[in-house]
Parts: sequence; structure tokens; C-alpha cells
Amino acid sequence: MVKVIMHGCNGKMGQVITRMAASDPELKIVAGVDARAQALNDYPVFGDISDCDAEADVVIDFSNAAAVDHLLDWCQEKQMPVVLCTTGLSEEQLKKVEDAAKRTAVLKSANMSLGVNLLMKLLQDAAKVLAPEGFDMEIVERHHNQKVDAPSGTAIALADALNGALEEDYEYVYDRSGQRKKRDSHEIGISAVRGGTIVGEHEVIFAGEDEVIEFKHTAYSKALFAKGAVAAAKFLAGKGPGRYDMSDVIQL
Ligand SMILES: NC(=O)C1=CN([C@@H]2O[C@H](COP(=O)(O)OP(=O)(O)OC[C@H]3O[C@@H](n4cnc5c(N)ncnc54)[C@H](O)[C@@H]3O)[C@@H](O)[C@H]2O)C=CC1
Ligand SMILES: O=C(O)C1=N[C@H](C(=O)O)C[C@H](O)C1
Repeated sequence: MVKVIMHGCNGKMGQVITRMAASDPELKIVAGVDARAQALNDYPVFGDISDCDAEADVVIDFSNAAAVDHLLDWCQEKQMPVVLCTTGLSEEQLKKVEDAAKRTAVLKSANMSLGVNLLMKLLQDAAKVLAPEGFDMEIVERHHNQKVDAPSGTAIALADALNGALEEDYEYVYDRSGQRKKRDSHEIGISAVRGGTIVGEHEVIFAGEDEVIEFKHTAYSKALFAKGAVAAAKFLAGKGPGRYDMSDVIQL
């Protein structure tokens, strides 16, 4: 039985995972942490991770970028493995993730779904063929109107996957409104759409001369992220210090 602290337990993802865990005999949420006090759960909830005295094997985090520094400090100090799913982290915070992984197990992934993690692999093959042939690469992501970070962590991870497969470095361009010049060939455009209850869509467009190839992932519910996070928590429990990602959990 894997014992979990759910960080951000009263949020949208925290509640989907709470419901999923209730019918999983291999995993139990022993405590939750949330800045918002709400009696939603049948486990104890703390306002701050420092007050949490539950005995646990792993933390699952779906909270807010502003909460991540404190969480990483606590996980390092307790040598508590952490599945870090919160997006919108700054460069400084990304460095802190690497530092924390020297003292405890950290699995960070902007998208816990099988589909997006497979897509990253497929895109690398496509980019290796298409970018040297002059195809322009653009990413469009769409999310619900409650999302606070833009572009999505997944869009950045997809761009990083493209960049990582290519010989030369590509610059990310988020906004062309202030520009009066043609697109540079060595850029990856990233655009964000926000509206309604869209769970999450990511489109990667390779636009060449007289032909366009598009890859698209659509999430129809948040359950697919929860399923990935639960699998990641089971994988990470008991692991030593190190930096892990979903490719360690999912066979691709
Ligand atoms: N990696 C992935 O597959 C996915 C990542 N996400 C990311 O997860 C994060 C949360 O998403 P949602 O659940 O939709 O957001 P949400 O806003 O519904 O929930 C976040 C929860 O965190 C709580 N929180 C804020 N500050 C806190 C603190 N200092 N300590 C503890 N709890 C705190 C809030 O009170 C709230 O209940 C976002 O960054 C989102 O982008 C969301 C879905 C999938
Ligand atoms: O905030 C969300 O909802 C999501 N956030 C993640 C991201 O920023 O990539 C993953 C998913 O698309 C849903």
C-alpha cells in the first residue's frame, strides 16, 4: 500500500485523484495539504505542508507555482519522494527542482498522460526529418478559463522535445503582436487559447511548402492526468534521490 500526501487536495486535480484513490486498493491518501480550507475529504487536511505529520511514502503535487519552493524545501528535508505536476515554474524554480533531486526522488512532468508522452517521442522523429527541410514548427494549446499559467507546461515540454531532437537551437516566440517582420526559420511559435471548460488540447503544426502535417492530442477529462499521477506515485515510492519523468513510468 503506497501512502500519499495530496498537495493541492482541494483543487480540481486534487479532487479527481481523491476520488480515484478511494477505489484503489494499492494506494491511500493519508493526508492532504491545501491553502483553501474546505471540508471535502475523509483524510486530514493541513494548511501548510510543514504542519503535516502524517507518515507517507510520496507526495503528489497539483497546486500552484507559488507553492512549489516551500514544497521542495520540505521534501528535501524529509527526503520525501515527490511527483511534481504543477506547471508555470520559473527558470529559478526549475533549477531548484534539479537541486532537490540530489537529495530526494523528484518526478516532474507537465503532462501525466500516455498520449502526450508518446507524442513527444513521435515529434522528435518528425522534427528530425521536417525541420532540416525547412518546415516551420508552431504549437497551439487550448485550455479552460480557470488556468493561470500560459503557455501550458505541456506546450513548453513539446517545444523542448522538438528542440532536443534538432542540431541547432530554436527560439520560442510567444507573441508576434509587437513585431513587423517575417518569421525567422529558427523559431517555434507557441500560442495559448483560454476558454470555457476545455480540458486540454495541444496541436503541433509542421508547415512546409505546399504541405502541412499536424499532430494533435486532446484530453477529454482530467482523469487521464490523475491516472498518470497515481502510476507515477506508485513508481516513485521507495526510490532514492534522482530526477525522474513519465518515460520512467510508461513503456513507450
Ligand atoms: N502535469 C499534469 O498532467 C497536469 C498539471 N496540472 C497543473 O496542476 C496545477 C493545479 O491544477 P488544478 O488542480 O486545475 O488547479 P486548482 O486551482 O483547481 O487547484 C490548485 C489547488 O492548490 C491549492 N494551493 C494553492 N496554494 C497552495 C499552497 N501553498 N499549499 C497547498 N495548496 C495550495 C489551491 O488552494 C487549490 O485548491 C496547475 O499548475 C496545472 O497547470 C493540471 C492538470 C494536469
Ligand atoms: O491546467 C491544466 O488544466 C493543465 N495543465 C497542464 C499544462 O499546463 O500543460 C497539463 C494539462 O494540459 C492540463
